[in-house]
Amino acid sequence: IEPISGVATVAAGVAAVFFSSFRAIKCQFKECCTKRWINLNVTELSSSLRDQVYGQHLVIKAVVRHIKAHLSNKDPSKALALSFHGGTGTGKNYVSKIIADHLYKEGMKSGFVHMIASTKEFPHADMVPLYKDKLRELIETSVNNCEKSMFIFDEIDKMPPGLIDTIKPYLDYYDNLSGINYRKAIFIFLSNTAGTEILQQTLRFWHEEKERDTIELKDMEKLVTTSAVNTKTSGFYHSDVLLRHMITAYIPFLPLERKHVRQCIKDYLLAKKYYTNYGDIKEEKVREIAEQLQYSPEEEQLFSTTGCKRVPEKTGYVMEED
Ligand SMILES: Nc1ncnc2c1ncn2[C@@H]1O[C@H](COP(=O)(O)OP(=O)(O)OP(=O)(O)O)[C@@H](O)[C@H]1O
Repeated sequence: IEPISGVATVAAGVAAVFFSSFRAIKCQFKECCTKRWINLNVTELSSSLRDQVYGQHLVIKAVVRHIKAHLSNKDPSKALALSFHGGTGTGKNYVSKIIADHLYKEGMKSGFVHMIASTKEFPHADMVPLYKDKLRELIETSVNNCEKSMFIFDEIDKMPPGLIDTIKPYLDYYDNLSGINYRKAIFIFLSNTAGTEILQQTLRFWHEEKERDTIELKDMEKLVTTSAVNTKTSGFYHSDVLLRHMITAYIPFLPLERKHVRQCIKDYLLAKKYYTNYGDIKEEKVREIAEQLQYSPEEEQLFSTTGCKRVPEKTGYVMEED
């Protein structure tokens, strides 16, 4: 070894050690794509979902299984793509947040978690080419920074047609695209598509006097996929994403019954400190608040038409009266 190149090699080595220790120290305090910041405790995720999400036995089971399978696989064959379907206020956003909170130390605030609200971010159909570039850049930059990135697309059914197809390559079985591996990423699509079909099927079980908990994924899956493809107004309509089976699982959110709404009301009353103990909550108040909501179908009056979504405003209305 010549003296000068020897000195350069040693200097490069010292610099590398310096930068890697600097990075390690920095990552103690600031979010990095490391286990310290991204780490799932499946048992905790499962128990949080069980404790906090009402009336969604299919969701809890499917979500835990898919997330667990995806994360425990060191080399997944494709990105995880979950499609959440159901009526308004049944918990699609809520469950997505619970997943993010358990996987990322920073939860929804993590730099690797992206909530993309279709109607807010892509309002004009004539600007699709620009939106496509924006979306591509967001996904590529995030996954380039961290393979375990998560993208939640709210109201995907309202996305301008064509834009969904931009996401397609990232959901595919490619080893890498331009040197980036997208197969560890998680995509969650939220929509109201198939909400009516899910409600009808749940109602059918009720009429047949079958327990709600006995509804199985297979009782719903066909309804959901058929409706998602056939709803002409939906961004999913005839989209490549669906037809090429890029979605790992379709997850149906059942309509919420009065008893579930009452649980949401109790949670809210405690969260807003109207009561300090669960046992002190007055049932008649809970019932009064629940009665402020509307229920369907017309005849049976079984399911809250807005799920638990309007609980805060109705609770405020009833409780501030006193
Ligand atoms: N199944 C549920 N269990 C417990 N709380 C729920 C449930 N569903 C909804 N909630 C409560 O209602 C709020 C609104 O629900 P959420 O935003 O998840 O509805 P959504 O299904 O995403 O509706 P939309 O289709 O209108 O976007 C949640 O923040 C949560 O507090």
